[in-house]
Amino acid sequence: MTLESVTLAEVEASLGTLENESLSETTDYLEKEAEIFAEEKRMEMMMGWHLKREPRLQRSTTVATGSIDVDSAAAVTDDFPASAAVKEVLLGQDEGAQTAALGSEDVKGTHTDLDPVQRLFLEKIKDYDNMHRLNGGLLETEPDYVKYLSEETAKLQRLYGGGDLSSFPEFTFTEAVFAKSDPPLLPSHDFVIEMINGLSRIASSSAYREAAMECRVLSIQSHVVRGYVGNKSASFPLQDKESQACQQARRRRCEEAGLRLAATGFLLVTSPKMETGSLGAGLVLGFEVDSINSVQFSNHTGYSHWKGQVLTADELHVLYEGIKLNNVHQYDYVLTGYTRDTSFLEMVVDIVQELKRANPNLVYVCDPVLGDHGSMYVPQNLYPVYKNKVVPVADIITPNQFEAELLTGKNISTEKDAVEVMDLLHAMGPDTVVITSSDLPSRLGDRFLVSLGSQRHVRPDGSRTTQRVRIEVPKVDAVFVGTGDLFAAMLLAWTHHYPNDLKMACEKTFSVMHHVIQRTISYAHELAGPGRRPSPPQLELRMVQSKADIEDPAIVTEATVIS
Ligand SMILES: Nc1ncnc2c1ncn2[C@@H]1O[C@H](COP(=O)(O)OP(=O)(O)O)[C@@H](O)[C@H]1O
Ligand SMILES: Cc1ncc(COP(=O)(O)O)c(CN)c1O
Repeated sequence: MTLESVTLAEVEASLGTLENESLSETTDYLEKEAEIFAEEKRMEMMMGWHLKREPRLQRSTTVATGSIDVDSAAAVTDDFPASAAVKEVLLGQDEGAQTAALGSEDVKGTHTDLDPVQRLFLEKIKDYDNMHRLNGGLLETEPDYVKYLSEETAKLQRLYGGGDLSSFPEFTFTEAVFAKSDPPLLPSHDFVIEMINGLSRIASSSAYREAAMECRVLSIQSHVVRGYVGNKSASFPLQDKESQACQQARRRRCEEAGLRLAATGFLLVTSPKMETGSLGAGLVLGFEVDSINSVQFSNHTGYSHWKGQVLTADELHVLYEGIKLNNVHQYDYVLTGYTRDTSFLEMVVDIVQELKRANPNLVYVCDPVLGDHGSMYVPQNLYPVYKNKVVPVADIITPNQFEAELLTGKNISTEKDAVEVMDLLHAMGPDTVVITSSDLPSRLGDRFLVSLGSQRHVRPDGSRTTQRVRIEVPKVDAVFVGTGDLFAAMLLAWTHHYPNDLKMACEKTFSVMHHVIQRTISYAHELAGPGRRPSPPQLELRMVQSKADIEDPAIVTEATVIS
């Protein structure tokens, strides 16, 4: 059957056979017929505008209630060059006009520019509308639908306080009357002007742009399926904690710039009358951590078994190239830890140098993992790479005593030795050095672990100053793995927060370590049972459970400034 072979009379004749059938069957039939027409016309004309649009017209005209889907009708007039008659019928000024148009014999009699299918639909709409009015309600509806409709109507009435949901509501606006003694509820004109001017100043100020910017870390470390070392140990605390620490640091900077960030996340101009709240959900300021997994192991190497893959230097380069090609290689920090391969480490150095050229303020935080307590646990050939290439480009390093001694060639037997070693390390490059653990005796007794830190600053006049601190924390009789990685990540975070206050940064960092370790050991003892030493899986750091302590550590140890 082709369109040309169907006359209006034929369509009407076929409709006649349906007169006694139910309305829904008729509608189904019409839809099918129209689909057949549309498909055939499309096949024949390929690009014909009106049949291409017919399915839309069908949808808007098969509404059982007899009303017009105004959105569809509007769409028809937007991009459907329908005849004037269709537009007139579908877009009457109001419901009454629509009904009148639909009920008018003109539709059938005078608008000869309608094609047969359009005319057929318009007539059916007219019929439905008449029947709808005569019937006083829905036509041929299923009981389920009536029930659903009445439930939905009741629900809306409950929600909106009853009333007639089928008519447009009336609004009455009454002028608010303020008693003279009432406190002003609205900001004054001057205040609003000040606020608008202030907002535009804020939007263009570097403080605002800085506050809105993210802080991005590239962390090149191990990944383990089970447990917490490397990236598993560093990423979560950095992302989590910094959402607070960064907020505070940046809020302080914004406040210095004369701005206030109110609790709602709205930016408001500083006003002496206005209270400031904590920075709310308006700006998200957590560290973004981009992780490159130097290895992917089943678990850390302290377990009886471990399996996995090692990323080669070339593979590292490929990943970095991908980042670079997209021009998203702008980083504020690079964080690295345990590595066993010299060419991989050399590639890290190349990447750090390139990233530093892109951002001269980039801070490289490096844990020079070489060994502990007199023995190396990485291949010997890594040592010259750390000493000659890695440490010189690092800004913050976190060696243990053994590593610090190895890198400088000087033993530490006293606190004075430790200070000299840290000075030697400064001379190699890094401005911040923390010796994470040492065998030095603590004044608090032999159950305390002594750590030392040193930070160099350049004064505004160009001269140098160095702050040195000693920290003593309770020693726990167990071997934890992943603590070095967590430590480096936390030092990164807290030095970011307190860039010129190593004492404070250390107190926060060591306090986080204390809380995580205490939680881990109590849980491990519980798992192991009385009198039994916890196993490596039982000693996995209780990282997620320590979220609150990581975010806002209660200070448990005070750092002593030693010079
Ligand atoms: N047995 C422990 N008792 C108390 N604190 C510990 C213990 N082991 C690690 N830590 C904490 O973790 C930090 C990092 O230590 P560690 O893992 O030994 O570093 P690294 O891996 O660099 O040698 C220490 O400074 C300390 O705060
Ligand atoms: C795979 C892996 N990554 C990283 C580390 C480093 O752990 P830590 O933070 O305790 O130095 C280890 C410990 N050997 C490890 O096995």
